[in-house]
Amino acid sequence: MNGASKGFVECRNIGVVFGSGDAQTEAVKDVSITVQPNEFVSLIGPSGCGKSTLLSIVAGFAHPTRGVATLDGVEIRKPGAERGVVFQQYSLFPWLTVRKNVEFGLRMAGVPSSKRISSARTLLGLAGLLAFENHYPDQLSGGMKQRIGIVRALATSPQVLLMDEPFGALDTQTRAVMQEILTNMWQQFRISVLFITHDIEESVFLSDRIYVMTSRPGRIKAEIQVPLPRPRTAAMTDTKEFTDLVHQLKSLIREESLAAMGSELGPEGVAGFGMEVGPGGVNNIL
Ligand SMILES: Nc1ncnc2c1ncn2[C@@H]1O[C@H](COP(=O)(O)OP(=O)(O)OP(=O)(O)O)[C@@H](O)[C@H]1O
Repeated sequence: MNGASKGFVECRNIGVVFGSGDAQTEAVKDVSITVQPNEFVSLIGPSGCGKSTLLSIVAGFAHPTRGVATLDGVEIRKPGAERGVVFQQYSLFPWLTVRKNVEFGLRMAGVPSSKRISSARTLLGLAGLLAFENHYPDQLSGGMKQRIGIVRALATSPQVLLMDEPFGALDTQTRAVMQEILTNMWQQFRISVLFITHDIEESVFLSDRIYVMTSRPGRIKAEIQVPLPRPRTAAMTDTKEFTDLVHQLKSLIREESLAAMGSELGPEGVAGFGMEVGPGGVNNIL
């Protein structure tokens, strides 16, 4: 487990351009975001606005064209054990048992076998999966696989957990349970989380703070603090505070999704949607 002051992520003036010439795509433009130690921050925005690109930069899988990403003041240049990553695809090794999957990062780090086994078993116990330690991934449900993905990312005691739509493939009920499990584990491990989701309720339920991105090239459109107390409970999702916040975020995203469609749709394409096509693209007229 980490000291309280570790895990400060900062992206400063990040710009990302893919390709060159006619095939050039400006994916992200001048984005500055932070995740404080132990903070849970979500990134939301219309499809293609550069959320995964930003997360990949913080993970060290990609490099920005402009700007810099740092962890605790040190520039991020490559992946590292202090940053755990969880994707929507479970990305478990099918030929390894559940416990061996969780042990994998520790093995790479040269941790001796007995220590690896005890760490993996402790984590699997916390996630309610100890009884499945000798099963193989394809013997488990989607929710269980994703719990293992989270446990595996936590095994190397990262300071930051980077999650790209981790519950996107799960059904609604499993997703709700996973959100509670994640919140519990996050509180227990006291790490920073950068979380991508398309589900606005999920972002409000989980986050301390939410960045809303514009349509491509992605910029920061709004930064919203979530004032709901911790621990969060399912009952909170019925409160006015929660639903007002969800409503506010939905209209911000809707504006951006419409802007993103502006160059693709004509007046016929938007007929009946409460929209019109003007010189600057699609406008919401509701
Ligand atoms: N390797 C790449 N080469 C060229 N273009 C890319 C590459 N990766 C991403 N892009 C483009 O950059 C833009 C941002 O992509 P990105 O996947 O980061 O968006 P996103 O917000 O995560 O999208 P979604 O919500 O649909 O997952 C998109 O237009 C995408 O097509």
